[in-house]
Parts: sequence; structure tokens; C-alpha cells
Amino acid sequence: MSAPLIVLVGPMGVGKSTVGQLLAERLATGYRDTDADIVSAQGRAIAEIFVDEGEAAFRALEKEAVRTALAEHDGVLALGGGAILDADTRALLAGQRVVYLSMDVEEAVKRTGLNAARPLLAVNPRKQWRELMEARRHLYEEVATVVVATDGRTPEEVTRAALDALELKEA
Ligand SMILES: Nc1ncnc2c1ncn2[C@@H]1O[C@H](COP(=O)(O)OP(=O)(O)O)[C@@H](O)[C@H]1O
Ligand SMILES: O=C(O)C1=C[C@@H](OP(=O)(O)O)[C@@H](O)[C@H](O)C1
Ligand SMILES: [Mg+2]
Repeated sequence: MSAPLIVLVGPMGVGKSTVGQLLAERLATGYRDTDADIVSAQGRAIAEIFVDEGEAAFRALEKEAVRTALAEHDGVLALGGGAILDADTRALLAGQRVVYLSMDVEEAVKRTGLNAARPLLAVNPRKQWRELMEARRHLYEEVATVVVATDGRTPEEVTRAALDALELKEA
């Protein structure tokens, strides 16, 4: 049993996967992404799982993927944006070093608006993103050890800000 060095949460497109890989490089540790775990275990893209079986089925797979990764991985772990919707997952995150990467709506539309691979934002990205954040913001805040704003920052700058906020030194 081990625990991740850092867990990244935040809305889709905020840069969890991008910053997670950079953080792992800076800390000379491994990187893992629960979305990637689900895709490799299922042999299907996330969007396909949503279309074929619906969101509830995806959330059940996600819950188990997060539980397994939290127990196995000792490096940097990026979660999917909706993982924190599950109360058991939030309970597992208590006591972990959790970074909430945040952004405002305009930044969100820039990063995800045209990306059909994210089924939850496919139709009206600005409106859907606002509704999604109204439902989720308090959950991200609940699990967060620190909040790092990503607006107008490059992935490298976000990575540095996260290391500073956590008072972690590069390896
Ligand atoms: N700080 C940033 N500034 C600009 N674009 C970014 C930043 N971080 C990530 N991106 C871009 O936004 C998109 C989503 O990033 P990703 O890391 O997949 O986010 P997440 O895993 O949170 O959904 C990618 O195209 C990525 O290159
Ligand atoms: O926010 C969400 O509900 C989702 C976020 C996605 O991950 P990213 O946050 O890495 O884009 C992926 O898990 C799925 O499309 C659902
Ligand atoms: Mg991701």
C-alpha cells in the first residue's frame, strides 16, 4: 500500500494531464492518469464508453480506477474531471496532497470548446461549463489541499506554482 505524492483534480481541460506529467518529471517520479487506466483496461476511448453505456457506467469504472490507483501509485496521479462527484472517492482523497487546478470560463472554452473528445462539453461549451462548475466547484474545493489558478499561465508556470504552493523541491 502506498499513496500518491500528488493528486491533481479540476475541470476537464484545465491541464491535469499536461501538468501532471511535468510535475512527475520535476520530481523524478512516475505519472499515472486514471482516464488512461480506464481506456487501456476497456480498450475503448472515454467518449465511446459514454456513448455505448452512458455516464453512470463510466462513473462506476472511474470509481474503481481511482481507488486502485490511489492504493498502488506513489508518484503524481491525475484524475478525470468528474472523479470528485463520488462521495467515496472524496473520502479517499481526505489526507492526500491534492492540487485543485482552476480556470475561468473563457480559458475553459479556449482549451476544450472545440474538442469533441470531451463528451460533456460537446454542444454549448460556455453554458455547459458554467453549469458543470456550479455543480462541482465546492467539491473540488472540499478535497483540495491547495488551489492553483491556471489562467494565463503556461503549463510550466502552473507546474512551478503547484510546487511552490506545496512547498516541494525539484529532484
Ligand atoms: N496552462 C495551459 N495553458 C494553455 N493550454 C493548456 C495549459 N494546460 C493544458 N493546456 C492544453 O489544454 C488541453 C487540455 O489539457 P489536459 O492536460 O488534457 O487537461 P485535463 O487533463 O485537465 O483535461 C490540452 O490541449 C493542453 O495542451
Ligand atoms: O469532467 C468530467 O466529467 C470528465 C472529464 C474527462 O477527463 P479530463 O478532466 O482529464 O478531461 C473524462 O474523465 C470524461 O470525459 C469526463
Ligand atoms: Mg486528463
